[in-house]
Amino acid sequence: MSKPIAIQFGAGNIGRGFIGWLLHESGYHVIFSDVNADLVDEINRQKQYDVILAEENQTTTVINDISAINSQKNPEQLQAAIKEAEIITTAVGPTVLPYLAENLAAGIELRANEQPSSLVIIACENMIGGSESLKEAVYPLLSDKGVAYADKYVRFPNAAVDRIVPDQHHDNPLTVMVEPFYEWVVEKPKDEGITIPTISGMKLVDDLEPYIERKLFTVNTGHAVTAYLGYMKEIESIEDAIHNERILFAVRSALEETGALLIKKYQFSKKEHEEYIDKIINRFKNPYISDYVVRVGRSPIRKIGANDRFVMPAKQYVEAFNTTPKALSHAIAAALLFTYDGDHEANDLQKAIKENGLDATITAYTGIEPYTKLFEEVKEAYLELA
Ligand SMILES: NC(=O)c1ccc[n+]([C@@H]2O[C@H](COP(=O)([O-])OP(=O)(O)OC[C@H]3O[C@@H](n4cnc5c(N)ncnc54)[C@H](O)[C@@H]3O)[C@@H](O)[C@H]2O)c1
Ligand SMILES: O=P(O)(O)OC[C@@H](O)[C@@H](O)[C@H](O)[C@H](O)CO
Repeated sequence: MSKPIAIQFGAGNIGRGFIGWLLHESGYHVIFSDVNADLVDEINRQKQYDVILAEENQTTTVINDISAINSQKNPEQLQAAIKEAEIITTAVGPTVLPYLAENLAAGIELRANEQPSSLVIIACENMIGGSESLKEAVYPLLSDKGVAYADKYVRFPNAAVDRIVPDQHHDNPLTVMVEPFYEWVVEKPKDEGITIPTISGMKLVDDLEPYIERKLFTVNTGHAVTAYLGYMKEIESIEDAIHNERILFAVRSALEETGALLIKKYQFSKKEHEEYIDKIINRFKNPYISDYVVRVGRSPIRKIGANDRFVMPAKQYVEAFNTTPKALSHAIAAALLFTYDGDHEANDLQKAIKENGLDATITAYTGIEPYTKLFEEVKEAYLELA
């Protein structure tokens, strides 16, 4: 009997190094869909790749029984695969996510005619409500028949994914080195009708919110503070940056603020949350991983957005404690000072500051209202750091 089909949109670091790996381990034939023609051709040529654990033993797993489709060149082939798939996952980046909607909608229309079986679509991106936002992009493209089908058979459960997979180069371009730690948490659909297929390593929960906020406001907040302060000090790697005492202090201070908020909001145990923070800081120190501040700091406009790792906890902190979070304000200011010209969002942000001024840029990109204490704190921190 042939294997069930899983489609992974994005054959990049997380696509190959984490989600594709777990789907393969769970018995799927994994079809990667990507727009990078070289990557797609290489997957179809080699039909396998190695995942290496970044630890002393460098344990290697071979991921085989895979193929790839170039979604730009062969959309019809992709839509036909969507018709057959049991599970679809994505790891393309939050800003790319809406561009997947057209092929997904066309594939769902094909299923509506011939495939009365359930389909689960999970966005594995660093964002709150990722799968839900993909659903919102797909539904307007569906016919009435497609909507009726999707309501009955298709679910878009939100997810939180955690595994550090840096940008890297190997002799074999498909090889990917990943940290040993991983966590994939998915919210169970509320209705009984559709169950999520069993995927090894995937944890199903009734309410994702505490998990995604704990992950985004700890791993990603801490990571981004390390990256932006490291960049300002001309330090290249995350490992070197986190070994800088001042940066470590700034990271811990920011995580104490997000931690205080999370503990209050979700009644986490203080001791367990402190252990979680320590574990994460140790992950940044992993000597077997070479991760760079410019990768971790990528897309600063996204990262200073109202629903992301700095501003969302900062605003909630103000509400919860009626005082401004100083370390998070510094972090937002450091992100505003990320001048790396290899990142188009960094370029756009610098252009906005130059052309529209600091005040207008803070409000436009963070949504923080002028004349609030948080706004003043961010501005003051920026002027201090600049
Ligand atoms: N790398 C990590 O440590 C890590 C960990 C957890 C979550 N994430 C999240 O996973 C997502 C992907 O990150 P990454 O590090 O793997 O990035 P990446 O750049 O390595 O991979 C993204 C892949 O998506 C492909 N892509 C771009 N547009 C596409 C499209 N329209 N259709 C199909 N594929 C397309 C790119 O060609 C690339 O291969 C992001 O949301 C990121 O926040 C990353
Ligand atoms: O992927 P981003 O750009 O949202 O954030 C950069 C890193 O913090 C991120 O990729 C982490 O490595 C990852 O989230 C760890 O699980």
